[in-house]
Amino acid sequence: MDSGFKSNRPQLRRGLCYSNEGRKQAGSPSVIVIGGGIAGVAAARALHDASFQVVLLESRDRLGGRVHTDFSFGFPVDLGASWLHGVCKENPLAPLIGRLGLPLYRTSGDNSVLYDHDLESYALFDMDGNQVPQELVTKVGEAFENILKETDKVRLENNEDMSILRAFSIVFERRPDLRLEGLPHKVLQWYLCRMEGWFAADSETISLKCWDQEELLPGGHGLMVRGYLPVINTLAKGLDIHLNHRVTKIARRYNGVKVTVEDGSTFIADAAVVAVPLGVLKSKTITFEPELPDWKEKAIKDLGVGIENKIVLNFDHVFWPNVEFLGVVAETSYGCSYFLNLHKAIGHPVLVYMPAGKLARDIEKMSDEAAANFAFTQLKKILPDASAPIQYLVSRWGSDVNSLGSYSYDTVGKSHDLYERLRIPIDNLFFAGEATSISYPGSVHGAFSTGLMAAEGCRMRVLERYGELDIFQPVMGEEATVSVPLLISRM
Ligand SMILES: Cc1cc2nc3c(=O)[nH]c(=O)nc-3n(C[C@H](O)[C@H](O)[C@H](O)COP(=O)(O)OP(=O)(O)OC[C@H]3O[C@@H](n4cnc5c(N)ncnc54)[C@H](O)[C@@H]3O)c2cc1C
Repeated sequence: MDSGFKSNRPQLRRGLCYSNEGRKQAGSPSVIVIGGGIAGVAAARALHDASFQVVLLESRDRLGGRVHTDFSFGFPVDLGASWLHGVCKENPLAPLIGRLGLPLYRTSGDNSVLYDHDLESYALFDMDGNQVPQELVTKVGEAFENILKETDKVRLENNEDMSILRAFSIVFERRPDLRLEGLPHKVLQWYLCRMEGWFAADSETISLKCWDQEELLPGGHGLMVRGYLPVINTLAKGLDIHLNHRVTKIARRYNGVKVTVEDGSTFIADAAVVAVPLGVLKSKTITFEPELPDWKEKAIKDLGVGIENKIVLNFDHVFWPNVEFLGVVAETSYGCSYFLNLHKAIGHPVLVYMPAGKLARDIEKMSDEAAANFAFTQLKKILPDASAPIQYLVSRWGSDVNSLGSYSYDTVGKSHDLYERLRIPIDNLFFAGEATSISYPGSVHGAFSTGLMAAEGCRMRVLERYGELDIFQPVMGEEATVSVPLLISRM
Protein backbone atom coordinates (compact mmCIF):
# COMPACT_ATOMS: atom_id res chain seq x y z
CA MET A 1 0.00 0.00 0.00
CA ASP A 2 1.24 3.43 -0.92
CA SER A 3 1.91 5.49 2.16
CA GLY A 4 4.01 8.56 2.78
CA PHE A 5 4.00 7.99 6.51
CA LYS A 6 5.34 4.53 7.30
CA SER A 7 8.93 5.36 8.00
CA ASN A 8 7.97 7.92 10.62
CA ARG A 9 5.83 5.80 12.86
CA PRO A 10 5.00 6.07 15.65
CA GLN A 11 6.02 9.71 15.85
CA LEU A 12 4.55 12.47 13.78
CA ARG A 13 7.15 14.16 11.65
CA ARG A 14 7.44 17.79 12.58
CA GLY A 15 7.15 20.55 10.08
CA LEU A 16 7.09 18.57 6.86
CA CYS A 17 5.14 20.09 4.07
CA TYR A 18 6.77 19.06 0.87
CA SER A 19 6.07 17.94 -2.63
CA ASN A 20 7.63 15.08 -4.55
CA GLU A 21 10.01 17.64 -6.02
CA GLY A 22 11.81 17.36 -2.73
CA ARG A 23 10.99 20.73 -1.24
CA LYS A 24 11.28 20.49 2.52
CA GLN A 25 10.85 22.86 5.34
CA ALA A 26 11.30 21.89 8.93
CA GLY A 27 10.44 23.44 12.23
CA SER A 28 6.71 23.87 12.62
CA PRO A 29 3.50 21.94 12.02
CA SER A 30 2.29 21.80 8.46
CA VAL A 31 -1.04 22.00 6.68
CA ILE A 32 -2.19 21.60 3.10
CA VAL A 33 -5.16 23.78 2.18
CA ILE A 34 -7.11 22.49 -0.81
CA GLY A 35 -9.03 25.17 -2.68
CA GLY A 36 -8.18 28.86 -3.00
CA GLY A 37 -11.62 30.43 -2.60
CA ILE A 38 -12.32 32.77 0.32
CA ALA A 39 -12.64 29.83 2.76
CA GLY A 40 -9.34 28.23 1.75
CA VAL A 41 -7.46 31.50 1.59
CA ALA A 42 -8.83 32.56 5.01
CA ALA A 43 -7.80 29.21 6.52
CA ALA A 44 -4.34 29.40 4.94
CA ARG A 45 -3.83 32.99 6.11
CA ALA A 46 -4.89 32.16 9.67
CA LEU A 47 -2.66 29.08 9.90
CA HIS A 48 0.26 30.90 8.31
CA ASP A 49 -0.14 33.67 10.88
CA ALA A 50 -0.24 31.03 13.61
CA SER A 51 3.25 29.92 12.49
CA PHE A 52 2.14 26.83 10.57
CA GLN A 53 3.78 25.89 7.30
CA VAL A 54 1.00 26.15 4.79
CA VAL A 55 0.76 25.03 1.19
CA LEU A 56 -2.37 26.05 -0.72
CA LEU A 57 -3.32 23.95 -3.76
CA GLU A 58 -5.76 25.53 -6.23
CA SER A 59 -7.05 23.87 -9.40
CA ARG A 60 -7.66 27.07 -11.38
CA ASP A 61 -5.07 29.51 -12.69
CA ARG A 62 -6.42 32.13 -10.30
CA LEU A 63 -7.43 32.49 -6.67
CA GLY A 64 -10.88 33.47 -5.43
CA GLY A 65 -13.11 30.64 -6.67
CA ARG A 66 -16.69 31.91 -6.68
CA VAL A 67 -15.27 35.34 -5.95
CA HIS A 68 -14.19 36.34 -9.46
CA THR A 69 -13.58 39.96 -10.28
CA ASP A 70 -13.07 40.45 -14.01
CA PHE A 71 -11.20 43.49 -15.38
CA SER A 72 -11.61 42.98 -19.13
CA PHE A 73 -13.97 45.97 -19.49
CA GLY A 74 -11.27 48.17 -17.97
CA PHE A 75 -12.97 48.32 -14.58
CA PRO A 76 -13.84 45.66 -11.98
CA VAL A 77 -16.97 43.54 -12.46
CA ASP A 78 -17.81 40.57 -10.23
CA LEU A 79 -18.94 37.44 -12.05
CA GLY A 80 -19.49 35.59 -8.79
CA ALA A 81 -20.28 37.20 -5.43
CA SER A 82 -20.77 40.95 -5.49
CA TRP A 83 -22.76 41.85 -2.36
CA LEU A 84 -21.69 41.95 1.24
CA HIS A 85 -24.82 40.54 2.86
CA GLY A 86 -25.09 42.36 6.17
CA VAL A 87 -23.38 45.75 6.04
CA CYS A 88 -22.64 45.93 9.74
CA LYS A 89 -19.78 45.55 12.15
CA GLU A 90 -21.01 42.09 13.15
CA ASN A 91 -20.19 40.85 9.65
CA PRO A 92 -17.01 38.75 9.98
CA LEU A 93 -15.60 40.45 6.86
CA ALA A 94 -16.34 44.00 8.02
CA PRO A 95 -13.01 44.56 9.84
CA LEU A 96 -11.02 43.57 6.75
CA ILE A 97 -13.19 45.49 4.27
CA GLY A 98 -13.12 48.52 6.59
CA ARG A 99 -9.32 48.40 6.94
CA LEU A 100 -8.89 48.18 3.17
CA GLY A 101 -11.14 51.22 2.71
CA LEU A 102 -13.23 49.37 0.12
CA PRO A 103 -16.41 51.30 -0.72
CA LEU A 104 -19.82 49.64 -0.60
CA TYR A 105 -22.96 50.69 -2.45
CA ARG A 106 -25.90 49.70 -0.31
CA THR A 107 -28.90 48.45 -2.31
CA SER A 108 -31.18 47.91 0.66
CA GLY A 109 -31.66 48.81 4.27
CA ASP A 110 -32.52 46.61 7.20
CA ASN A 111 -36.17 46.46 6.34
CA SER A 112 -35.68 45.18 2.80
CA VAL A 113 -38.72 43.29 1.62
CA LEU A 114 -37.74 39.97 0.14
CA TYR A 115 -34.31 39.89 1.64
CA ASP A 116 -32.09 41.64 -0.81
CA HIS A 117 -33.44 44.85 -2.23
CA ASP A 118 -35.57 47.90 -1.68
CA LEU A 119 -38.79 47.96 -3.59
CA GLU A 120 -38.53 51.60 -4.54
CA SER A 121 -35.31 50.95 -6.46
CA TYR A 122 -37.08 48.67 -8.96
CA ALA A 123 -38.68 49.34 -12.30
CA LEU A 124 -40.77 46.37 -13.42
CA PHE A 125 -42.20 46.00 -16.90
CA ASP A 126 -44.60 43.65 -18.62
CA MET A 127 -43.67 41.84 -21.83
CA ASP A 128 -45.09 44.71 -23.90
CA GLY A 129 -42.73 47.19 -22.33
CA ASN A 130 -45.34 48.85 -20.10
CA GLN A 131 -44.02 49.78 -16.68
CA VAL A 132 -45.91 48.19 -13.79
CA PRO A 133 -47.27 50.96 -11.54
CA GLN A 134 -45.16 51.22 -8.40
CA GLU A 135 -48.26 50.96 -6.15
CA LEU A 136 -49.02 47.59 -7.70
CA VAL A 137 -45.46 46.37 -7.13
CA THR A 138 -45.74 47.41 -3.48
CA LYS A 139 -49.19 45.85 -3.09
CA VAL A 140 -48.12 42.54 -4.56
CA GLY A 141 -45.01 42.65 -2.38
CA GLU A 142 -47.28 42.83 0.65
CA ALA A 143 -49.43 40.00 -0.72
CA PHE A 144 -46.28 37.91 -1.20
CA GLU A 145 -45.35 38.49 2.42
CA ASN A 146 -48.84 37.43 3.50
CA ILE A 147 -48.55 34.27 1.42
CA LEU A 148 -45.22 33.52 3.08
CA LYS A 149 -46.84 34.01 6.51
CA GLU A 150 -49.55 31.54 5.52
CA THR A 151 -46.92 29.02 4.38
CA ASP A 152 -45.53 29.27 7.89
CA LYS A 153 -48.84 27.93 9.22
CA VAL A 154 -48.68 25.09 6.70
CA ARG A 155 -45.18 24.32 7.97
CA LEU A 156 -46.31 24.20 11.60
CA GLU A 157 -49.23 21.90 10.77
CA ASN A 158 -47.20 19.38 8.82
CA ASN A 159 -44.50 17.10 10.13
CA GLU A 160 -43.48 16.16 6.64
CA ASP A 161 -41.46 18.68 4.71
CA MET A 162 -42.65 19.92 1.31
CA SER A 163 -41.49 22.35 -1.34
CA ILE A 164 -42.18 26.08 -1.21
CA LEU A 165 -44.22 25.63 -4.41
CA ARG A 166 -46.43 22.95 -2.85
CA ALA A 167 -46.93 25.13 0.24
CA PHE A 168 -48.01 28.01 -2.01
CA SER A 169 -50.62 25.86 -3.71
CA ILE A 170 -52.00 24.73 -0.30
CA VAL A 171 -52.22 28.38 0.75
CA PHE A 172 -54.11 29.27 -2.46
CA GLU A 173 -56.55 26.38 -1.91
CA ARG A 174 -57.28 27.63 1.60
CA ARG A 175 -57.21 31.31 0.91
CA PRO A 176 -58.51 31.95 -2.60
CA ASP A 177 -58.50 35.66 -1.70
CA LEU A 178 -54.68 35.56 -1.85
CA ARG A 179 -54.75 34.22 -5.40
CA LEU A 180 -53.89 36.85 -7.97
CA GLU A 181 -54.85 37.11 -11.62
CA GLY A 182 -53.55 39.01 -14.64
CA LEU A 183 -50.77 41.52 -14.08
CA PRO A 184 -50.70 41.12 -10.26
CA HIS A 185 -50.18 37.37 -10.78
CA LYS A 186 -47.22 38.11 -13.07
CA VAL A 187 -45.72 40.48 -10.51
CA LEU A 188 -46.12 37.75 -7.89
CA GLN A 189 -44.24 35.37 -10.18
CA TRP A 190 -41.49 37.94 -10.35
CA TYR A 191 -41.26 37.96 -6.55
CA LEU A 192 -41.04 34.19 -6.63
CA CYS A 193 -38.30 34.48 -9.27
CA ARG A 194 -36.31 36.72 -6.92
CA MET A 195 -36.78 34.26 -4.07
CA GLU A 196 -35.52 31.50 -6.35
CA GLY A 197 -32.53 33.70 -7.17
CA TRP A 198 -31.67 33.94 -3.49
CA PHE A 199 -31.45 30.15 -3.31
CA ALA A 200 -30.25 29.69 -6.91
CA ALA A 201 -32.95 27.00 -7.14
CA ASP A 202 -36.54 26.48 -8.30
CA SER A 203 -39.38 26.72 -5.80
CA GLU A 204 -40.34 23.06 -6.35
CA THR A 205 -37.00 21.99 -4.84
CA ILE A 206 -36.65 24.47 -1.95
CA SER A 207 -37.49 23.11 1.50
CA LEU A 208 -40.43 24.73 3.32
CA LYS A 209 -39.01 23.61 6.68
CA CYS A 210 -35.56 25.09 6.19
CA TRP A 211 -35.75 27.92 3.66
CA ASP A 212 -35.49 30.66 6.29
CA GLN A 213 -33.08 29.02 8.71
CA GLU A 214 -29.98 30.99 7.78
CA GLU A 215 -29.14 34.07 9.85
CA LEU A 216 -29.53 37.43 8.17
CA LEU A 217 -27.11 40.00 9.51
CA PRO A 218 -28.44 43.54 9.95
CA GLY A 219 -27.40 46.46 7.75
CA GLY A 220 -28.85 45.40 4.41
CA HIS A 221 -26.81 44.42 1.38
CA GLY A 222 -23.91 46.39 -0.09
CA LEU A 223 -22.28 45.96 -3.49
CA MET A 224 -18.49 45.81 -3.41
CA VAL A 225 -17.89 48.76 -5.72
CA ARG A 226 -14.28 47.81 -6.49
CA GLY A 227 -15.05 44.10 -6.63
CA TYR A 228 -14.35 41.40 -4.05
CA LEU A 229 -10.87 40.56 -5.33
CA PRO A 230 -8.92 42.95 -3.03
CA VAL A 231 -10.22 40.92 -0.08
CA ILE A 232 -8.81 37.71 -1.55
CA ASN A 233 -5.51 39.35 -2.55
CA THR A 234 -5.00 40.79 0.92
CA LEU A 235 -5.62 37.47 2.64
CA ALA A 236 -3.37 35.64 0.16
CA LYS A 237 -0.35 37.93 0.50
CA GLY A 238 2.83 35.99 1.23
CA LEU A 239 1.22 32.54 1.18
CA ASP A 240 2.78 29.54 -0.56
CA ILE A 241 0.21 29.12 -3.34
CA HIS A 242 0.27 26.53 -6.12
CA LEU A 243 -2.14 27.42 -8.91
CA ASN A 244 -3.14 24.87 -11.58
CA HIS A 245 -2.88 22.13 -8.95
CA ARG A 246 -6.05 20.04 -9.14
CA VAL A 247 -6.21 17.64 -6.22
CA THR A 248 -7.37 14.14 -7.15
CA LYS A 249 -6.70 12.16 -3.98
CA ILE A 250 -6.53 12.79 -0.24
CA ALA A 251 -5.07 9.98 1.88
CA ARG A 252 -5.13 10.33 5.64
CA ARG A 253 -3.32 8.34 8.29
CA TYR A 254 -3.13 8.80 12.03
CA ASN A 255 0.04 10.81 11.64
CA GLY A 256 -0.53 12.94 8.59
CA VAL A 257 -2.12 13.58 5.23
CA LYS A 258 -0.89 12.89 1.73
CA VAL A 259 -2.47 14.82 -1.11
CA THR A 260 -2.08 13.87 -4.77
CA VAL A 261 -2.46 16.32 -7.62
CA GLU A 262 -3.64 15.61 -11.18
CA ASP A 263 -0.07 15.50 -12.57
CA GLY A 264 0.87 12.82 -10.01
CA SER A 265 2.87 15.03 -7.66
CA THR A 266 2.20 14.61 -3.96
CA PHE A 267 2.25 16.82 -0.89
CA ILE A 268 2.53 15.66 2.71
CA ALA A 269 1.62 17.50 5.89
CA ASP A 270 0.30 17.01 9.40
CA ALA A 271 -3.25 17.94 8.40
CA ALA A 272 -5.36 19.27 5.52
CA VAL A 273 -8.19 21.73 5.12
CA VAL A 274 -10.57 20.70 2.35
CA ALA A 275 -12.13 23.91 1.02
CA VAL A 276 -13.41 22.81 -2.38
CA PRO A 277 -17.05 23.47 -3.37
CA LEU A 278 -19.85 21.08 -2.45
CA GLY A 279 -20.45 20.49 -6.17
CA VAL A 280 -16.89 19.19 -6.51
CA LEU A 281 -17.31 16.88 -3.50
CA LYS A 282 -20.56 15.59 -5.01
CA SER A 283 -18.81 14.83 -8.32
CA LYS A 284 -16.40 12.45 -6.54
CA THR A 285 -13.48 13.67 -8.63
CA ILE A 286 -11.44 13.67 -5.41
CA THR A 287 -10.81 10.21 -3.95
CA PHE A 288 -10.62 9.96 -0.18
CA GLU A 289 -8.55 7.18 1.34
CA PRO A 290 -9.92 5.71 3.50
CA GLU A 291 -13.38 6.61 2.23
CA LEU A 292 -15.30 9.30 4.05
CA PRO A 293 -17.72 7.93 6.64
CA ASP A 294 -21.30 7.31 5.52
CA TRP A 295 -22.76 10.24 7.46
CA LYS A 296 -20.37 12.61 5.68
CA GLU A 297 -21.09 11.09 2.27
CA LYS A 298 -24.80 11.41 2.96
CA ALA A 299 -24.45 15.07 3.89
CA ILE A 300 -22.57 15.69 0.64
CA LYS A 301 -25.29 13.89 -1.31
CA ASP A 302 -28.33 15.42 0.43
CA LEU A 303 -27.40 19.08 0.56
CA GLY A 304 -28.53 20.95 -2.55
CA VAL A 305 -26.40 23.03 -4.89
CA GLY A 306 -28.17 25.59 -7.04
CA ILE A 307 -27.14 27.63 -10.04
CA GLU A 308 -27.17 31.36 -10.48
CA ASN A 309 -25.25 33.05 -13.26
CA LYS A 310 -24.38 36.51 -14.44
CA ILE A 311 -24.52 37.79 -17.98
CA VAL A 312 -22.84 41.17 -17.88
CA LEU A 313 -23.68 43.58 -20.69
CA ASN A 314 -21.46 46.62 -21.23
CA PHE A 315 -23.04 49.41 -23.31
CA ASP A 316 -21.62 52.61 -24.74
CA HIS A 317 -24.18 54.74 -22.93
CA VAL A 318 -27.00 54.51 -20.41
CA PHE A 319 -30.48 54.31 -21.98
CA TRP A 320 -32.43 52.77 -19.10
CA PRO A 321 -34.28 54.27 -16.13
CA ASN A 322 -32.22 55.47 -13.18
CA VAL A 323 -33.15 52.63 -10.82
CA GLU A 324 -31.06 49.88 -9.30
CA PHE A 325 -33.02 46.97 -10.74
CA LEU A 326 -35.01 46.39 -13.90
CA GLY A 327 -37.39 43.46 -14.10
CA VAL A 328 -39.65 41.75 -16.60
CA VAL A 329 -42.77 40.13 -15.14
CA ALA A 330 -44.26 37.01 -16.73
CA GLU A 331 -46.82 34.23 -16.36
CA THR A 332 -44.27 31.97 -14.63
CA SER A 333 -41.20 32.70 -12.53
CA TYR A 334 -39.12 30.95 -15.23
CA GLY A 335 -40.18 33.61 -17.72
CA CYS A 336 -39.35 36.57 -15.47
CA SER A 337 -36.12 38.54 -15.78
CA TYR A 338 -33.96 40.56 -13.48
CA PHE A 339 -31.24 43.08 -14.33
CA LEU A 340 -28.93 44.80 -11.86
CA ASN A 341 -28.06 48.34 -12.97
CA LEU A 342 -24.38 48.61 -12.08
CA HIS A 343 -24.28 52.20 -13.35
CA LYS A 344 -25.76 53.33 -10.05
CA ALA A 345 -22.94 51.77 -8.08
CA ILE A 346 -19.86 52.00 -10.32
CA GLY A 347 -20.68 54.75 -12.82
CA HIS A 348 -20.24 52.59 -15.95
CA PRO A 349 -23.10 51.74 -18.35
CA VAL A 350 -23.41 48.09 -17.33
CA LEU A 351 -26.43 45.86 -16.75
CA VAL A 352 -26.14 42.42 -15.18
CA TYR A 353 -28.75 39.82 -16.12
CA MET A 354 -29.03 37.19 -13.36
CA PRO A 355 -30.88 33.95 -14.16
CA ALA A 356 -31.19 31.21 -11.54
CA GLY A 357 -32.35 27.60 -11.22
CA LYS A 358 -33.61 25.82 -14.35
CA LEU A 359 -33.36 28.98 -16.45
CA ALA A 360 -29.67 29.36 -15.52
CA ARG A 361 -29.09 25.69 -16.33
CA ASP A 362 -30.80 26.06 -19.72
CA ILE A 363 -28.81 29.18 -20.58
CA GLU A 364 -25.55 27.38 -19.72
CA LYS A 365 -26.26 25.09 -22.68
CA MET A 366 -25.94 28.09 -25.01
CA SER A 367 -22.73 29.61 -26.38
CA ASP A 368 -21.57 32.82 -24.69
CA GLU A 369 -22.78 34.81 -27.66
CA ALA A 370 -26.22 33.17 -27.62
CA ALA A 371 -26.47 33.68 -23.84
CA ALA A 372 -25.63 37.38 -24.21
CA ASN A 373 -28.19 37.64 -27.02
CA PHE A 374 -30.78 35.95 -24.85
CA ALA A 375 -30.21 38.51 -22.07
CA PHE A 376 -30.32 41.36 -24.58
CA THR A 377 -33.59 40.01 -26.01
CA GLN A 378 -35.13 40.13 -22.52
CA LEU A 379 -33.97 43.74 -22.22
CA LYS A 380 -35.44 44.63 -25.64
CA LYS A 381 -38.81 43.44 -24.38
CA ILE A 382 -38.90 46.27 -21.89
CA LEU A 383 -36.75 48.79 -23.76
CA PRO A 384 -37.41 48.24 -27.49
CA ASP A 385 -34.96 50.98 -28.49
CA ALA A 386 -32.08 49.46 -26.50
CA SER A 387 -28.75 49.67 -28.33
CA ALA A 388 -26.68 46.48 -28.52
CA PRO A 389 -23.97 45.88 -25.92
CA ILE A 390 -20.37 46.58 -26.96
CA GLN A 391 -18.97 43.82 -24.72
CA TYR A 392 -20.32 40.99 -22.60
CA LEU A 393 -19.23 38.44 -20.01
CA VAL A 394 -20.99 35.16 -19.24
CA SER A 395 -20.48 33.01 -16.14
CA ARG A 396 -20.98 29.23 -16.12
CA TRP A 397 -20.86 28.27 -12.46
CA GLY A 398 -22.98 25.14 -13.00
CA SER A 399 -20.79 23.45 -15.60
CA ASP A 400 -17.39 24.79 -14.51
CA VAL A 401 -15.60 21.69 -13.13
CA ASN A 402 -14.07 23.85 -10.41
CA SER A 403 -17.42 24.79 -8.91
CA LEU A 404 -20.24 22.59 -10.33
CA GLY A 405 -22.85 24.89 -8.87
CA SER A 406 -23.22 28.40 -7.49
CA TYR A 407 -24.09 27.85 -3.83
CA SER A 408 -25.78 25.41 -1.50
CA TYR A 409 -29.41 25.38 -0.36
CA ASP A 410 -31.81 23.20 1.65
CA THR A 411 -33.69 20.70 -0.48
CA VAL A 412 -37.05 19.16 0.45
CA GLY A 413 -37.02 16.59 3.24
CA LYS A 414 -33.41 17.13 4.30
CA SER A 415 -32.28 18.52 7.61
CA HIS A 416 -30.63 21.94 7.99
CA ASP A 417 -27.88 20.36 10.12
CA LEU A 418 -26.33 18.93 6.95
CA TYR A 419 -24.17 22.07 6.78
CA GLU A 420 -22.77 21.22 10.20
CA ARG A 421 -22.23 17.58 9.22
CA LEU A 422 -20.30 18.75 6.22
CA ARG A 423 -18.11 20.91 8.46
CA ILE A 424 -17.25 18.32 11.12
CA PRO A 425 -13.61 17.25 10.79
CA ILE A 426 -12.48 13.68 10.28
CA ASP A 427 -9.22 12.99 12.05
CA ASN A 428 -6.74 15.46 10.64
CA LEU A 429 -8.99 16.47 7.74
CA PHE A 430 -10.87 19.74 8.22
CA PHE A 431 -13.68 21.01 6.02
CA ALA A 432 -14.44 24.61 5.07
CA GLY A 433 -16.47 26.47 2.48
CA GLU A 434 -19.87 28.10 2.18
CA ALA A 435 -21.68 24.75 2.37
CA THR A 436 -20.17 24.10 5.81
CA SER A 437 -21.65 27.27 7.30
CA ILE A 438 -24.84 26.54 9.23
CA SER A 439 -25.49 30.24 9.96
CA TYR A 440 -24.53 31.92 6.69
CA PRO A 441 -24.52 29.32 3.91
CA GLY A 442 -24.13 30.48 0.33
CA SER A 443 -22.28 33.65 1.25
CA VAL A 444 -18.76 35.04 1.17
CA HIS A 445 -18.76 35.97 4.86
CA GLY A 446 -20.10 32.51 5.73
CA ALA A 447 -17.34 30.82 3.74
CA PHE A 448 -14.76 33.14 5.30
CA SER A 449 -15.91 32.22 8.82
CA THR A 450 -15.71 28.52 8.07
CA GLY A 451 -12.13 29.00 6.86
CA LEU A 452 -11.22 30.56 10.20
CA MET A 453 -13.10 27.84 12.07
CA ALA A 454 -11.33 25.07 10.19
CA ALA A 455 -8.00 26.76 10.81
CA GLU A 456 -8.64 27.00 14.53
CA GLY A 457 -9.80 23.38 14.69
CA CYS A 458 -6.72 22.33 12.78
CA ARG A 459 -4.40 24.36 14.98
CA MET A 460 -5.87 22.85 18.14
CA ARG A 461 -5.78 19.32 16.78
CA VAL A 462 -2.21 19.40 15.50
CA LEU A 463 -0.73 21.22 18.45
CA GLU A 464 -2.57 19.23 21.08
CA ARG A 465 -0.67 16.26 19.82
CA TYR A 466 2.57 17.99 20.65
CA GLY A 467 1.39 19.47 23.94
CA GLU A 468 2.52 22.86 22.67
CA LEU A 469 -0.79 24.58 22.30
CA ASP A 470 0.31 27.71 24.10
CA ILE A 471 3.31 28.56 21.92
CA PHE A 472 1.35 29.22 18.74
CA GLN A 473 -1.05 32.13 18.32
CA PRO A 474 -4.79 31.50 18.09
CA VAL A 475 -5.88 31.96 14.49
CA MET A 476 -7.96 35.06 15.13
CA GLY A 477 -5.32 37.57 16.09
CA GLU A 478 -5.72 41.07 17.42
CA GLU A 479 -5.71 42.60 13.97
CA ALA A 480 -9.01 41.00 13.03
CA THR A 481 -10.81 42.74 15.87
CA VAL A 482 -9.74 46.28 14.93
CA SER A 483 -12.90 48.08 13.89
CA VAL A 484 -12.81 50.57 11.01
CA PRO A 485 -16.11 52.05 9.84
CA LEU A 486 -17.37 50.77 6.49
CA LEU A 487 -17.50 53.24 3.59
CA ILE A 488 -21.13 53.10 2.50
CA SER A 489 -22.76 55.16 -0.20
CA ARG A 490 -26.56 55.53 -0.46
CA MET A 491 -28.63 55.31 2.72
C1 LIG B 1 -23.18 34.03 -9.35
C2 LIG B 1 -22.92 34.06 -7.87
C3 LIG B 1 -23.31 35.15 -7.12
C4 LIG B 1 -23.08 35.18 -5.75
N1 LIG B 1 -23.39 36.31 -5.06
C5 LIG B 1 -23.02 36.42 -3.77
C6 LIG B 1 -23.10 37.67 -3.13
O1 LIG B 1 -23.49 38.67 -3.73
N2 LIG B 1 -22.73 37.73 -1.83
C7 LIG B 1 -22.27 36.65 -1.16
O2 LIG B 1 -21.95 36.76 0.04
N3 LIG B 1 -22.12 35.44 -1.77
C8 LIG B 1 -22.47 35.32 -3.07
N4 LIG B 1 -22.25 34.15 -3.74
C9 LIG B 1 -21.75 33.00 -2.99
C10 LIG B 1 -20.26 33.13 -2.72
O3 LIG B 1 -19.59 33.45 -3.91
C11 LIG B 1 -19.74 31.79 -2.20
O4 LIG B 1 -20.53 31.37 -1.09
C12 LIG B 1 -18.29 31.85 -1.73
O5 LIG B 1 -17.49 32.63 -2.58
C13 LIG B 1 -17.76 30.42 -1.66
O6 LIG B 1 -16.43 30.41 -1.23
P1 LIG B 1 -15.71 29.01 -0.96
O7 LIG B 1 -14.35 29.31 -0.55
O8 LIG B 1 -16.57 28.19 -0.09
O9 LIG B 1 -15.73 28.26 -2.37
P2 LIG B 1 -15.02 28.65 -3.74
O10 LIG B 1 -14.92 30.12 -3.86
O11 LIG B 1 -15.74 27.94 -4.82
O12 LIG B 1 -13.56 28.08 -3.56
C14 LIG B 1 -13.24 26.74 -3.77
C15 LIG B 1 -11.95 26.65 -4.54
O13 LIG B 1 -11.59 25.28 -4.71
C16 LIG B 1 -11.02 25.14 -6.00
N5 LIG B 1 -11.07 23.73 -6.37
C17 LIG B 1 -12.11 23.04 -6.87
N6 LIG B 1 -11.76 21.76 -7.07
C18 LIG B 1 -10.47 21.64 -6.68
C19 LIG B 1 -9.53 20.57 -6.65
N7 LIG B 1 -9.88 19.35 -7.05
N8 LIG B 1 -8.27 20.83 -6.22
C20 LIG B 1 -7.89 22.07 -5.82
N9 LIG B 1 -8.75 23.11 -5.82
C21 LIG B 1 -10.02 22.91 -6.24
C22 LIG B 1 -11.86 26.06 -6.85
O14 LIG B 1 -11.23 26.39 -8.06
C23 LIG B 1 -12.06 27.25 -5.94
O15 LIG B 1 -11.06 28.22 -6.10
C24 LIG B 1 -22.45 34.09 -5.12
C25 LIG B 1 -22.05 32.99 -5.86
C26 LIG B 1 -22.26 32.98 -7.22
C27 LIG B 1 -21.78 31.81 -8.02
